[in-house]
Amino acid sequence: MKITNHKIADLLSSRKEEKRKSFAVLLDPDKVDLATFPDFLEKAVENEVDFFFVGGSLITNYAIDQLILAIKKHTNIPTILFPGNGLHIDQSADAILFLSLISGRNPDFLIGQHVIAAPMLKKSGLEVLPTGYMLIESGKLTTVSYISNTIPIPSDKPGIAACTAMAGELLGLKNIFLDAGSGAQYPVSAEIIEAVRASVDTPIIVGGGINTSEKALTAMQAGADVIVVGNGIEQNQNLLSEVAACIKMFNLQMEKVY
Ligand SMILES: CC(C)=CCC/C(C)=C/CC/C(C)=C/CC/C(C)=C/COP(=O)(O)OP(=O)(O)O
Ligand SMILES: O=P(O)(O)OC[C@@H](O)CO
Ligand SMILES: [Mg+2]
Repeated sequence: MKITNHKIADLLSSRKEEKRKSFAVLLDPDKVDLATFPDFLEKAVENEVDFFFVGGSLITNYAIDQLILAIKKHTNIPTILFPGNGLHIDQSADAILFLSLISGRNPDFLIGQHVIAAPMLKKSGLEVLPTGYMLIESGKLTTVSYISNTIPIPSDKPGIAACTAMAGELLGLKNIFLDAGSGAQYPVSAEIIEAVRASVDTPIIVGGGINTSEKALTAMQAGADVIVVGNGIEQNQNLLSEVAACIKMFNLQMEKVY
């Protein structure tokens, strides 16, 4: 059995303590064009992207390994699997978000996939990041809600979100991921993020529908530790540098305050 390290977990918790925010770019293996990918990676390095999240609810083009190979060739940015199911595990990544979909009541996404994946993960050497994954209602039916067959938490019920996150933390989950779902009509609200921030001590990852730097700023001010952007950058590559600049500015201001 391979011994795994805690490099990324330690990074996430120390940054949370220091109130330093991180930027994660979601790469959908079905949408990345490997021919132009090196240019994109160069831009990610220039803009000091902290993490790549690699995954999707449904992946049809099984090229995760090629994607990770290209990332490793051109950058040192840690690559974290963001799997939709156990078929999306690739040992060449640095870590995996071991998501339990705690906002839903589908046993397969709460524990079923995990039982199947566990022996492979133990052998893989991947750093495992136990994460409570919470879907928040976002104005439209998202792929992840449909595929996982779970209903999201109502967006006007911060109390439900807070209790769900507390339960996840008490169960031993080390991160909470608040996701409005990819391409969400509106992102997770400040009210929901604040309620969760006030209820748990874990790092909070926030994604879904963050397609402007203002939305990233709102999430950070509410207590998000990691900002995830996928669709917004697929549609407009300039968003990468805009969000990166916004996060950098936020972190610089924090340094002055503390
Ligand atoms: C235990 C293992 C290895 C897997 C289970 C993992 C769980 C519980 C996943 C939760 C549900 C799920 C399907 C998450 C996938 C989230 C994800 C990577 C979303 C990215 O966006 P898409 O939902 O693919 O949206 P698009 O339609 O825009 O591509
Ligand atoms: O694609 P977007 O809407 O940025 O969402 C990112 C991610 O949090 C989805 O699971
Ligand atoms: Mg996808």
